[in-house]
Amino acid sequence: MKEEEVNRCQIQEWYPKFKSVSIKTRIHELPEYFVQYLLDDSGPFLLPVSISNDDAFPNRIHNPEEEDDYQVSEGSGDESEQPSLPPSFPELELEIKESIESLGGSVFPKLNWSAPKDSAWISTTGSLRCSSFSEIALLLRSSDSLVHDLCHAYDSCSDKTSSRPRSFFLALRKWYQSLKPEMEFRCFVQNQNLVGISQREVTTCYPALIEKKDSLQALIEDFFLDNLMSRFESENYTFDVYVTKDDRVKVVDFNPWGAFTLPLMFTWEELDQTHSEQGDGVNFRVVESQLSVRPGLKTAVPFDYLDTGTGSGWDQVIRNANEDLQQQTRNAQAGA
Ligand SMILES: Nc1ncnc2c1ncn2[C@@H]1O[C@H](COP(=O)(O)OP(=O)(O)OP(=O)(O)O)[C@@H](O)[C@H]1O
Repeated sequence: MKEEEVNRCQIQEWYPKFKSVSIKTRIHELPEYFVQYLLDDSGPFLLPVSISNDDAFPNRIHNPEEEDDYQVSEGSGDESEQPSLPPSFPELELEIKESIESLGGSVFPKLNWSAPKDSAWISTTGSLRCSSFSEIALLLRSSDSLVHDLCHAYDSCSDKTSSRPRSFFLALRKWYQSLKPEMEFRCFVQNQNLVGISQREVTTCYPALIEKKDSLQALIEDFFLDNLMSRFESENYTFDVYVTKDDRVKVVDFNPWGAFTLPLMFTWEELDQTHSEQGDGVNFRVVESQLSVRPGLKTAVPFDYLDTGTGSGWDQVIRNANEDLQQQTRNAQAGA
């Protein structure tokens, strides 16, 4: 895989070209100091100071009586005891607030490639639905799966020159409350031909999906031919779609072929061996019975849950985390 193929799958790259067939989205370039805030795991986790009073997480530092909490007591003489001041990103927050309003008040956030799916549990809604800058900052800061975007996006590239893109972007997508999981599909394109379609949520059998399989396949194939084929520049890639109840197809995401992209109901070995020709027929897989569900294979689960083997990239991340943990334990024992 080449870096340019990975780059094409960044939402700020593909969205402008395909916005008429996608979900309404506003994209913000992130200042580097906000990226550093996301990456910084050295101190306590501090939410940014909010400019907004109606924020879902009103920041306590706005209360003057509590500001004393952040003062260094005079004469302590020990700089290392100084508590960190909460960070503040007023310009970015203002831009984001305007975007949230323009998108109807609730958004789904993601960085260049990934959404913070693994941190949904921490939000008050238990989902990625956000209506304020603080909620977005909390999800992004708490996510381990964004480490992929921030530090490992090019790990599978044969021409890797950097561990990260020059800029990071925050995409805010209009929130859809009632997306039906059975209407989401991952589609596999090899040599610019659609070769496979997989049910996206592979832990459940949906009888209605089995009934509609043929008509759904026709809709997705037509969508690919009319909108994506020869317009998305990679030879090999995947795209995710959502089919609405009035049979419109929306592209939700693009991902590179192979590497970190989950093949869902396929394996990358069998997809690699497809050697398709145009007109060869598309292999459409859905869960045909609840008994055939592959245990442990879930979407919306960080890939590190699934592939932590040697060479996956995550083996090193886990080794580092374990070493940090052991060091912290040794420090704590030494201090006790
Ligand atoms: N605008 C939205 N409103 C509500 N839910 C959404 C929205 N966009 C996406 N989702 C849900 O979140 C899931 C993940 O979205 P998305 O594919 O953009 O994230 P991702 O991190 O790129 O995932 P992956 O790495 O699996 O491609 C989707 O399958 C869909 O169920």
